[in-house]
Amino acid sequence: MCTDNRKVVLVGTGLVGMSFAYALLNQHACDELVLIDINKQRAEGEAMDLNHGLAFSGTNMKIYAGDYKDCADADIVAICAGVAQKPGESRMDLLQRNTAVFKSIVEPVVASGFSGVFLVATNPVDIMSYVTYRLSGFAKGRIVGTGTTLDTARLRYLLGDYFKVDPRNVHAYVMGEHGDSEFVPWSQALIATRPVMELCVENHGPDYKAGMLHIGEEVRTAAYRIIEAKKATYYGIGMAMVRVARAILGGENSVLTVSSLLDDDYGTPKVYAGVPSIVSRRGVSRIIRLSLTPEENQLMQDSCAKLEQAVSGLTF
Ligand SMILES: NC(=O)C1=CN([C@@H]2O[C@H](COP(=O)(O)OP(=O)(O)OC[C@H]3O[C@@H](n4cnc5c(N)ncnc54)[C@H](O)[C@@H]3O)[C@@H](O)[C@H]2O)C=CC1
Ligand SMILES: CC(=O)C(=O)O
Repeated sequence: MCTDNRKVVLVGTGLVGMSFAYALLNQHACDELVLIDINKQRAEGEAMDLNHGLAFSGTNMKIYAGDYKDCADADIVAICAGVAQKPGESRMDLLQRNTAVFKSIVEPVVASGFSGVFLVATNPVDIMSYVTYRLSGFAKGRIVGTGTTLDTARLRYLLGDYFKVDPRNVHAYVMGEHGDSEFVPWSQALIATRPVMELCVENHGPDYKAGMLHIGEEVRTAAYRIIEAKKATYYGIGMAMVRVARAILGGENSVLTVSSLLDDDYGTPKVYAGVPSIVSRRGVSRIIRLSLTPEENQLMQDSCAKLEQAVSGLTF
């Protein structure tokens, strides 16, 4: 796919889906956008609303409510459909409900003849990426979960604020499950080309670790605090999704911590998890294996073991 007409189909026009759609429009990131929702009237209303903003956008993007037949010539089918966490719920609590939702979506998308890339955001996103892989029968790289892209953005924002550095010059990742067992491999975190831990020792002496551990915890618990405060999170993930979509549509070979199927890459079970991956036209072309310390490697193993346990309980 990826003809001159960059076409995205969005399934699930709720808060996350429409934040993605709105960011796509404002960044002129595609030429055609199709909206699908189990609530067709909602998708139609959202298409009308976005179309009324076109005159201010400087683009003539084609936006309409459609159905699964429209996936046939799409470059990306983005899935944001399903239920979201309520205050106090973990992402894993959504697993059974969202697996049923995915059966009703992935099958008709595949039946349409879709030959592009699935971009999955629904939680628990690593498991839902695996569910999409199994239901679609597609090659592993053609399913790209948003993984820890949002967590990585949160981390870079907080580190940028802490060190008073533009977050774009912070090279640090969150890895593993997009959820409670995610972790920051601090040994790999850099500002420009200086290790973050070296800078911490310079600035704070023996207490150097405390600030970083606090930031890691802030990242890990950010979603809970936002959901407590405003019921849902959606702008950040909408923009993270556009970043991934641009990498796919533009054939960028960008390194992003999307959820990719691990296959002996870190000696973990075969699960989808957030790892630095090269994202391009056909989805994930390669995983970049980082040199983790033994402690970080253990955190990776633990996170993936948790994902494997959840996957092993699924019936297809
Ligand atoms: N990956 C990430 O970093 C993040 C993921 N999320 C996840 O995104 C998902 C969506 O969240 P929200 O947009 O806030 O929920 P929402 O409730 O606002 O929207 C969900 C939409 O899915 C639709 N839907 C439900 N079943 C469907 C089906 N079978 N076919 C088509 N459409 C269907 C609903 O009608 C609704 O419009 C949740 O699972 C949430 O946890 C949220 C934030 C960040
Ligand atoms: C809800 C969610 O997954 C997040 O904001 O990270």
